[in-house]
Amino acid sequence: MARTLINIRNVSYRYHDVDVLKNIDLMVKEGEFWALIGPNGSGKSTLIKLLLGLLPVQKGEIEWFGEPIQQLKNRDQIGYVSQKSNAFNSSFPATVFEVVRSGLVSQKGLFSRFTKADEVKVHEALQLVQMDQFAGRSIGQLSGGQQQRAFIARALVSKPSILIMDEPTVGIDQQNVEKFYELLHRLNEQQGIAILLVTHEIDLVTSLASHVACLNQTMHFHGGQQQYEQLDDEQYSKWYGHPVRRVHQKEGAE
Ligand SMILES: Nc1ncnc2c1ncn2[C@@H]1O[C@H](COP(=O)(O)OP(=O)(O)OP(=O)(O)O)[C@@H](O)[C@H]1O
Repeated sequence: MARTLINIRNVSYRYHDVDVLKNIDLMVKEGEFWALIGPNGSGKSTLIKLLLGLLPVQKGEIEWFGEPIQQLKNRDQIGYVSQKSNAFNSSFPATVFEVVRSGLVSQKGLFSRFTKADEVKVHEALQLVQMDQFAGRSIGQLSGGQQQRAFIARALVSKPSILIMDEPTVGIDQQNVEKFYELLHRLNEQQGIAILLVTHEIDLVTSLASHVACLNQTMHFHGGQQQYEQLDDEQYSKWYGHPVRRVHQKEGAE
């Protein structure tokens, strides 16, 4: 049976006196590809910050790999790529190789020397995202989409079980957005890496994801992609907070 990576139980969160998340449940298992979707301000980033331990759990429980998040030791198992990863100044003094290798620092400790084996890991990670030919290039001189791939490689270098991404395609053009999602799909299918992706590109991603979570302060729906496709306009509108009429794939094809 697939191992449970994340188990969120009855989690609520408030900033000052404003409720942002209420009674959230979500379970993510090995190898699953989750799209976390919701309107602006629905609490997606807050949930991700709670999962990454960047915000304290105020109410409810979050478990990683079967242990309470407060006792999480093996952070290398969690790869994280933030929204702003691809916003490097062109004079930033690091090569793609160095940026990816820095993903090994938490595993090795700040003052350890890098070994030949580490070098191999960096090239393997770069190959996974088809960026090995850019290893020697300065990170600031790559396009936004290429930088984003380099940051995925950085997250992959410690061989995590899951990649968490908060709107990773901001600032990337449409053609490259599609290629980016193809890459995630391939990492998920071929490498078995679980993915939890916050996105506004709902149609594109929900067709690739195996599971979908619809958040708007509460979790309106979480489940398999096929069940998600069955949600009717009324359920969808209730979640989004205003009337929505979805164009179903079959209708669009006519
Ligand atoms: N540090 C903070 N202090 C106070 N309120 C905050 C803070 N961060 C976020 N919020 C509020 O919490 C709510 C949820 O924000 P969050 O960023 O989690 O939503 P989101 O779904 O990720 O939004 P978006 O899609 O616009 O990025 C919003 O109303 C936001 O204004």
